[in-house]
Amino acid sequence: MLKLGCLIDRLGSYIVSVSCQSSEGLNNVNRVSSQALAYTVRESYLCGPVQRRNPAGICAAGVATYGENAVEYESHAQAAEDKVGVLLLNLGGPDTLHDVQPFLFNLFADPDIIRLPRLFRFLQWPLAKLISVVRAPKSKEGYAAIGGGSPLRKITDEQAQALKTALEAKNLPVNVYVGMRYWYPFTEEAVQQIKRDRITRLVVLPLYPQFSISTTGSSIRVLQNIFREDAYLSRLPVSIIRSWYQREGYINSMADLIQKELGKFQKPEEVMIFFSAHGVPVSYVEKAGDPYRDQMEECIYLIMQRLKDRGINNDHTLAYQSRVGPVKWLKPYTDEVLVELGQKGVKSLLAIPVSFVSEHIETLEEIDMEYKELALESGIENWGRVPALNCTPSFITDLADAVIEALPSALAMSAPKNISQEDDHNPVRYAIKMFFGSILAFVLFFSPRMINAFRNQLF
Ligand SMILES: C=CC1=C(C)c2cc3[nH]c(cc4nc(cc5[nH]c(cc1n2)c(C)c5CCC(=O)O)C(CCC(=O)O)=C4C)c(C)c3C=C
Ligand SMILES: [Fe+2]
Repeated sequence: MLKLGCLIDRLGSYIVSVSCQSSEGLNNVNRVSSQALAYTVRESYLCGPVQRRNPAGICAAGVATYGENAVEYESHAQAAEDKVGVLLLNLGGPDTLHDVQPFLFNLFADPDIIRLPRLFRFLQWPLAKLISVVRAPKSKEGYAAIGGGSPLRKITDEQAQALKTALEAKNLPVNVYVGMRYWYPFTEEAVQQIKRDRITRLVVLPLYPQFSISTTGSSIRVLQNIFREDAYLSRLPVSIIRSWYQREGYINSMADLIQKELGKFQKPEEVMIFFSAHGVPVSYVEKAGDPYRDQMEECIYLIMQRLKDRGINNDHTLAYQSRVGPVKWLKPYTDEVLVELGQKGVKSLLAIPVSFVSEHIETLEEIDMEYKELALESGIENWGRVPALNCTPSFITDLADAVIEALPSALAMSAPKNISQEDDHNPVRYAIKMFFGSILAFVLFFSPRMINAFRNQLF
């Protein structure tokens, strides 16, 4: 039984780690990244100071102008004919409890979330079905506890509207679209609308400050697949903002929120500032080259520096939450650190969700309910939580600036079809795949350990 357990653990790890090493999975993301980079000229976090020095130097249709604190778009004659679109990419979440299992199916069917080696890729959908069915009851409990569905669609729509208004105030009329990866409105629908609206220049803005293969990478891969199949889209000038955690406006907005919440404690200077980021499997970072952990650490450093500039010198910690399944995730784990801090005598703690800019199940349920309870049980007496940025005006203004800065570098995104992704029609290889795949599926499907790993977060 133990051996079977070990075998299953290894298979579980294999699913993620081998596939992370698989050159296709990795190269696909890197190729996406490098193409996106090539097409967008520079990453968004370079858009600040570098472009500021010479915005007109790379400007095809308009210039971003920079005053003391404001960025405004000055349109040229050609830009006046441009119809600018901004596509906000986000994860999406179930609107009702009924949507939870199909939403989870979409999530686990994503090859950037469960990364199977090529040989076993035909198992992606059956596995997604199995895992989503097994996981659904626990997820439903969580969504039920926050009102029966995810608030993500509503908040993202509000952010889209606020961004449109902020851009209009900066002389840039735009259409803003929302494209979700795993639920409505899907990215595909948003792109169809962009086509119908005959947008002539597009800025893609993922609503994740830090880049991860599993989030921004996955959404960009979907976009690339749609764009290269379509004559109009493949010629559309596009600029992709891959990460933006270094932006002054974002860092300032986070520091503002933290400072405000600290002020609510009786002894603010004694509060432990506790950053809790969504985790990813270790293999993403260590084998597939996901920059997520590095970017997260740098982001925390920048926020803490900004707080220090304001005379706030509290202790701080970074931990990772929300792990799922039978593989190793980035450490330290939020739940374990909370217990340790309580045992060490920390009495006041301010939790800060840092990988996502909207309230969602993992802030409203996991942090506000599960982690709060755990912290109080562990000896922490005073608990606070920084709200997500949502539509905070300074944050939305900064997103508008990011769009304006990225716009001049928009270039066509067309790319050759990725032959390695095409179906394998060789009957012998197919038979081999089926044989080994069936054995693997059998072991996975009937393993209580594997099922438990997905049913509960902890195993
Ligand atoms: C930067 C943010 C996120 C990363 C990185 C990320 C990776 C990741 N997530 C899962 C599995 C699940 N995620 C789920 C919900 C969820 N995930 C994020 C963000 C990141 N995920 C958000 C904002 C949400 C909530 C959406 C909402 O409805 O409010 C879920 C479903 C909820 C649950 O059952 O816990 C799962 C499952 C993996 C496997 C992964 C990296 C590989
Ligand atoms: Fe997630």
